[in-house]
Formats: sequence, C-alpha cells, structure tokens
Amino acid sequence: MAAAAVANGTKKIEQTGRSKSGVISGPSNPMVTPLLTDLYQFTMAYAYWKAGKQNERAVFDLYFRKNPFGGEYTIFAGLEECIKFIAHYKLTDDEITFIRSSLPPSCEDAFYNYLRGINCSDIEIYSIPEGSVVFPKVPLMRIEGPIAVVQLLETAFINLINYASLVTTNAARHRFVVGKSKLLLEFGLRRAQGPDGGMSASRYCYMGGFDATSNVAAGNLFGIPLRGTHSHAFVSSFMSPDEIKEKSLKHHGGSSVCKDFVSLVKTWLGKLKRSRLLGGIFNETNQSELAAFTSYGLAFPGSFLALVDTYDVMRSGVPNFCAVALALNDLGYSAFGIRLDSGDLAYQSCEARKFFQTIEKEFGVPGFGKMNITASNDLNEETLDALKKQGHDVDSFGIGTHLVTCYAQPALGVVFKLVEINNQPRIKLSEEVTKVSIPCKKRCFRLYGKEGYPLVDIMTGENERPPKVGERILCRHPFIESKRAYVVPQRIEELLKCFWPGSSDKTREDLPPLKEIRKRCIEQLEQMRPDHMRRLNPTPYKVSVSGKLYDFIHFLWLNEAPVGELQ
Ligand SMILES: Nc1ncnc2c1ncn2[C@@H]1O[C@H](COP(=O)(O)OP(=O)(O)OP(=O)(O)O)[C@@H](O)[C@H]1O
Ligand SMILES: O=P(O)(O)OC[C@H]1O[C@H](OP(=O)(O)OP(=O)(O)O)[C@H](O)[C@@H]1O
Ligand SMILES: O=C(O)c1cccnc1
Ligand SMILES: [Mg+2]
Repeated sequence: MAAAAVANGTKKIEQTGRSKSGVISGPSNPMVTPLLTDLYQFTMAYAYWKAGKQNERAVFDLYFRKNPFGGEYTIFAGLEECIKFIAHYKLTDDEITFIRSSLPPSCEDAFYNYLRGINCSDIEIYSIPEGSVVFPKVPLMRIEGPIAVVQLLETAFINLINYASLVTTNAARHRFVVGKSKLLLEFGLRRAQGPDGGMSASRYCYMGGFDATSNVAAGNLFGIPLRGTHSHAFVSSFMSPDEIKEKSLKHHGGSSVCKDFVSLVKTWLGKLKRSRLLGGIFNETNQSELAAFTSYGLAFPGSFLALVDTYDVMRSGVPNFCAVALALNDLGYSAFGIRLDSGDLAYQSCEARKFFQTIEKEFGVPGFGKMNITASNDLNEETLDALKKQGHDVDSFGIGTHLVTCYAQPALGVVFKLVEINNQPRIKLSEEVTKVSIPCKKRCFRLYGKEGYPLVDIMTGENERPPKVGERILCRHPFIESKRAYVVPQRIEELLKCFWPGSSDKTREDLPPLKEIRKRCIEQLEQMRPDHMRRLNPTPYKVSVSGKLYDFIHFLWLNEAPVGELQ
C-alpha cells in the first residue's frame, strides 16, 4: 500500500526552493491526503476566505507541553512525513466534491475554486532535525504561510508527529534501560493499533535505537533489518522424531553428507544425559519438541535457534536444543541460540547459560557457552530494569505490546498554536500557566556548557541578536519571574533549520535516510547529562527565553488579559 504511494508521489512533485539534493516522494501512507484533517479546518478556511483573510501571513509553532513516560526528554520524529505531505499537497476534484458535500449549501462556489488552487509553495517550514532530543515548549516546527493553508495542515502534522515522537521516545527509553550491548528486537506488529500503527512502530522504534523488527513489510519499505525466531505452534505441531522423513544434512562447506541427522541428535541427547556435570538436571525430554528442533535445525543449519519454553525450559527445551546444536557442530555449523518466552526470565537465562558453559567445558566446544539467549513475554521498561537489577544472562530482548502501543502513555499531546499574524505577535492565555503559548516568530538555540553537555534551550525573538559563544546570556524561565540564570555557552546550536523554504531563497535541508536519523538519535541521547536521563526522578532540562522575549510575553499577557472586578 505505502509502496504505491511512494511510486505515485514521485510523479507529481511540487518542489519548492533549492535543495541540497534529491527528490521528495509522497507520504509513506496513502491515507495521508488533504482530507486527513478535522472538519473545522475546512470551515475555518471558508470563514477566512469569506472574510478575505485567507492570505494573511501567519506563523504557527508545533510543540508539546510535557515529556512522556515520566521522563525529562523526548525524541522528535515524523518530520520527513510532514515534508512529504506538503511536497505533494493538492486537493483533487473528487476531494473538493466531497468537501462541498460536507459544508453547508450556502458556501459559495468560488471558495471551491480557491481550494483547487491551493498548494504549499508559499509555506515556510523551519524545524528541529528529526531524531533530535527535544524538550517541552520549544517549537519542534515553525510553520509560516497563508493562514487558511497552514491551518489545513495542522491536524495531519500533529497526527504525523504525535505517535512518531512518542514511540521513538519509548524505544529510546527501552534502549536506555538495557544498555548498548544488548540486541533489541521489535516484535509488536500483531499487537499494534492497526496496520499503520504497526508500520510506524517498526520504523520509529528502529529510529529510537532498536536493532531490528519482525515486521517484514517494514523491512521491505524502510530497509530495517529483519529478525525472528519461531513460535510455540511450530514446536507443538510435531509428534515425534519418527515423522522426520528427510534426515540427511550436508557438512558445512563440504560435500560429505550426514545421512541420518536425527540419529546424530539422539546420540548427543544420550551423551548429555549421561554427562557427569549435567547429570540430574533432566531425564526424558519431550520428544515432540525434539522433533521440532531437529526439523528446524535441518531447515536452518547455519542459524539454528529454538523456542525452549513450550514444555519445560531446563528439563526439556534447553537439553533438546543443545543436542541439536551439538549435532550441527559435528557437521561444522554453529547454532545461534534460544528464546525464552515465559517464567522467570532472569533465573532461566542464568540457568541456561550455565548449561551452555558446562557443555563448552565438558565436550570442548569453543564458543558454546556464548550461545545467544533471547527473552520475550510482556516486557517493558520496568521488567527490563528489574531483570538488570536481578542479574540475567539475556543477550537479546523481543518486545511487542508495551513498546508499540505505548502502554505507559498513549499520546504525547502535541499542539499547534498561532504565534504571529501579519507580523503581530499573538498569545493564547489559559488559567493554567503551562498552557499559555509563547508568542512571536522565534529562533531557538541550544547552549552547551564547559563539559560538552547541553545546558539550556533558549528562545529569542526572530530579530534579536543571536547568542554568541563565550558571551554571558541571561536565560529566563518563560513564566516564573524568579527563575533565571546566566549562561556562558561554549557551543551554540541553532535548533530550527529550514526544511521547506516556500518562496524564500533559503536552501532546503535534505531529508536524511532512516539509518542516519537513527544515528543522530543515538548520538543526541549519548551527549545528554546523565541526570536528565535517569528513570527515577530525572532532573528537568531548562527551557528558557531571552530577557527581551520574557518582557514581551508579559507585556502581551497583561495587554490581553481582562482585569477582573471584585464585587
Ligand atoms: N525475573 C523477573 N523479574 C521481573 N519480572 C519478570 C521476570 N521474569 C519475567 N518477568 C515478567 O513477568 C511476567 C510474567 O507473566 P506471566 O506470569 O503472565 O507469564 P508466564 O506465566 O511466565 O508465561 P505465559 O506467557 O506462558 O503465561 C512477564 O511480564 C515477564 O516479562
Ligand atoms: O509479549 P510482547 O511484548 O507483546 O511480545 C511479543 C509476544 O508475541 C508472541 O506471543 P504470542 O502472540 O504468540 O502470544 P503469547 O504471548 O500468548 O505467547 C511472542 O511469543 C511474545 O510473547
Ligand atoms: O520472531 C519471533 O520470535 C516473534 C515475532 C513476533 C512476535 N513474537 C515473536
Ligand atoms: Mg507472550
């Protein structure tokens, strides 16, 4: 489905401005069309048009108010899809017919001609690069253009950013708890919120630091590495080794053939049973499981792995696996490992590891002790953290439900607020201070300290003198007067970069490939000060405004807020 959209998209490119390179294809998901919006965007567009206001130049900020999952950071994702959406934004005749049927008959015909002519060639988008670590209140994107058109983009933009950023952050948090050395596999497709949820989850979990996905369509469309094991059904579908008819297996890299691999496996199982060091751990193993593992070994001799918890991990699954792995070893193959999918994953992984190490020693099979152990079953940040604290011997984690559904927090709460119209700054007030918007078309900077960590993000008015390295800058909390600090930055990064120049002569930033965004994400997370990243009571990162912007916000606030009367 998405592949078709990509193919379509490349045909009708509405590129705007100069780019460093490359053609922008259409949205990955063909459901992303100009109709993917809320009705009120079209009713407002009509009312703007009726009032002759549709081309007034507006600036909107897209941002969120609170970091998810009780953390103090978020990863920004979804930008590429927003740019792909506007690159091809054009209402078709059928879409216009549908809008006409959805608005009151009193709406004038000329409005539909206006809609027919809309494109995004006059829209300017400045954005933080995808895969960046971001914080509340700082605009992730600044969208400028004719007010009616920008509002028609609002809902789709928020939709494209919200889940993408949330699930990327979730993936990054899972990566944080397990550490760099473990393999993280995303297994969520079957539990995801529909096909699009599944596709987005695979893409953005990879961006957030997962290593691979089980989702074949995502491997095909986004080039994400694919990984997988096998299921319990495969194990229980076998009855006994007698049902294996094709028993021969070629030696690895040679031409000689082992005629009866099944017998070789049985011989090994006997040796394991009689082993002095392993004696007593198991007796008779489950024969249907042995048959399943032997068959899988015959099918994939170079990458054999087995799900070992169908009957009993230590009394059946692990010994059966080892018998097949050792038989394969005789023929020059190295088995890959096992998967545990129930029970106490910490304890079982340690027991399985001991079993492998004993075999390495007793039978002199180098590397056998390092066999891969994958664990799955309702894993989430908490269980991963608990496993780490208990001590475990798992090498890879397969994670589905909690990861892709963002079970711990289902939405990020991204908003899209008007901050300027016709060069006039606008503010949205609220009883809740956190909901007051920060007015003005702004520039945003990340200031780095002596130790190389980001210290603070600062927003300034667009025409203010930008902060300079080595100069003392007053950073003020946007709403709390007493909270302020001087910062002498050692490095400054301007956060908002031009991704869609509209009719301006700016150069458009390229959209990097997924692997590069993932790399950026990992590097960004690594450069953060550890206390912002810890799971328990992390230190909030400071988000500030310049002195001038602070004064202006409060001037506008007082100007717009009616004075109450006490009776
Ligand atoms: N050592 C551990 N410490 C903390 N939590 C663990 C540990 N080992 C496993 N878990 C978690 O405990 C839960 C076990 O769930 P549950 O009891 O439903 O599964 P199970 O009975 O082992 O397996 P099944 O899926 O076959 O029902 C899972 O969420 C799993 O991730
Ligand atoms: O547990 P999750 O994090 O969602 O990871 C994916 C799960 O999906 C598979 O189980 P399956 O769907 O076959 O059902 P089961 O959990 O009942 O074994 C797999 O064995 C994992 O347990
Ligand atoms: O490959 C696996 O082991 C897998 C894939 C999806 C869901 N559960 C497990
Ligand atoms: Mg399960």
